[in-house]
Amino acid sequence: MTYTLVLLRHGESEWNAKNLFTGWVDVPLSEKGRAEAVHGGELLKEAGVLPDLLFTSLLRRAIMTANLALDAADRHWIPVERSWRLNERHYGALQGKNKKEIRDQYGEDQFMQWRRSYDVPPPAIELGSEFSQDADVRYAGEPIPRTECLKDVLGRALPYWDGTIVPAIRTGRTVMVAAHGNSLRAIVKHLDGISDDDIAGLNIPTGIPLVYELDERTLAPVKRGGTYLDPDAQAKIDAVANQGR
Ligand SMILES: O=C(O)[C@@H](CO)OP(=O)(O)O
Repeated sequence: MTYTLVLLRHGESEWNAKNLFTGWVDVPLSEKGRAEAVHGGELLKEAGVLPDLLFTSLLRRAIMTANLALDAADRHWIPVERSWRLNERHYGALQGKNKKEIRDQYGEDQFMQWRRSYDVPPPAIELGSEFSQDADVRYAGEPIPRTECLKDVLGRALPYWDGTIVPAIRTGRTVMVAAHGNSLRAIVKHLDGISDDDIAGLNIPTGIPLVYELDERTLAPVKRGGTYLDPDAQAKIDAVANQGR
């Protein structure tokens, strides 16, 4: 027997469309992003992959994507749990900055190191600045970061994965996790056993359900990398990889 897990990155956000580093800034979906979310739900329905339980971050782009997708799949009624531990990676002082401008200013190597290296975080955000979340009530009392690299994301997402999501998967229910490019990259790194170097090359497209069948005993993926429910996923993966150009 296997367990079924669905990973869903939010649809395009208004800041994805403007090519801005987003991180923990709580921006809405764009019109295109809302359509992607609905299409993602239709793909789930067509494939007969029907989530029983939902986990999301605390950011509206993931929450709205899940709502729209589940509504399209007639699964709008399933229970949901949310955690900041599934939030996008905190992009530090880069939050709100244009990706192309940062690349032009600092050069390709520094840009890619900040964007995709495993363990080099961008400079920390200044507390109280426009795109800082230090005064946001939803994080009150939580040990929230001022910047994060992917290693930091794994460090805060893994306790939630192991302590909350894995026990839910083990009940045999189909679990859906609606989250973000980098929080999902962290989960996929863990699931697929991707090395610290190779994870730089992994990009996750917006709004396309990624379905994993997991071995009942070990929770190892039956197929490494899982299966995207959209045959055009590769073009969207390439578009994420090429942001900032
Ligand atoms: O800006 C961000 O928060 C993320 C996801 O949109 O961007 P990137 O793919 O560059 O890590």
